[in-house]
Amino acid sequence: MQQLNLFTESVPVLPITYYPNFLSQELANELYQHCLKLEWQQNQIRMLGKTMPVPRLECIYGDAGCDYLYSNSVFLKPLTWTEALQVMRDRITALTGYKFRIVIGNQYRSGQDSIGWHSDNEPSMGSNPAIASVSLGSCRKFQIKPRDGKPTDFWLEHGSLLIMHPGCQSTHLHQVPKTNKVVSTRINLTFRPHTGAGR
Ligand SMILES: O=C(O)CCC(=O)C(=O)O
Ligand SMILES: [Fe+2]
Repeated sequence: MQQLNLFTESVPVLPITYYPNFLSQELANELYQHCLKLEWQQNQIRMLGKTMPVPRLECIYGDAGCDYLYSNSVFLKPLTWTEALQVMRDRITALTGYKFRIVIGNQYRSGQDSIGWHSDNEPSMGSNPAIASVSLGSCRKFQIKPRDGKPTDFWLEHGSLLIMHPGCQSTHLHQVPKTNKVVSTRINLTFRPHTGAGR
């Protein structure tokens, strides 16, 4: 008898979960205002023998000793958790079961601020980290693709949560590309694990 196989050509599942309404609009607005007052700085990155400013502002909060080095050139030393960031961390852990020791903030001041294709595989996070990403403010396009595949686009909304599950960083790359559309500030918080063993 002829069989219709529904599975062979099905779309591969991405190793992420998206919660568009993780925070109420009221809570998202409050957290956005809190985050605007965090200690933002524009770091310098060394790439292909050149030093250039990172195309966004960054901040880091977390447990003492959980220093973070990425791209072999940007060194981030965590400030003590604020209460609001700690509450958020605990809420995400209650929802997902994943534990976090640091949060890195990105502030995209305009459409010209961005983060290029990368995976977050710094050894200080241990192997196969789960990363939780909260978006606040303007909506920006987030793209994710298998290392040798085509990108899928998501629009990360104010108050949303995106979880990148363990394994995602080894199989997939992601980015927030520049855009010529007029967009105002977006803040993104990525909650991450840390082995606590220096960088
Ligand atoms: O802004 C975002 O949504 C992604 C940020 C990100 O990929 C990172 O900080 O590693
Ligand atoms: Fe990332």
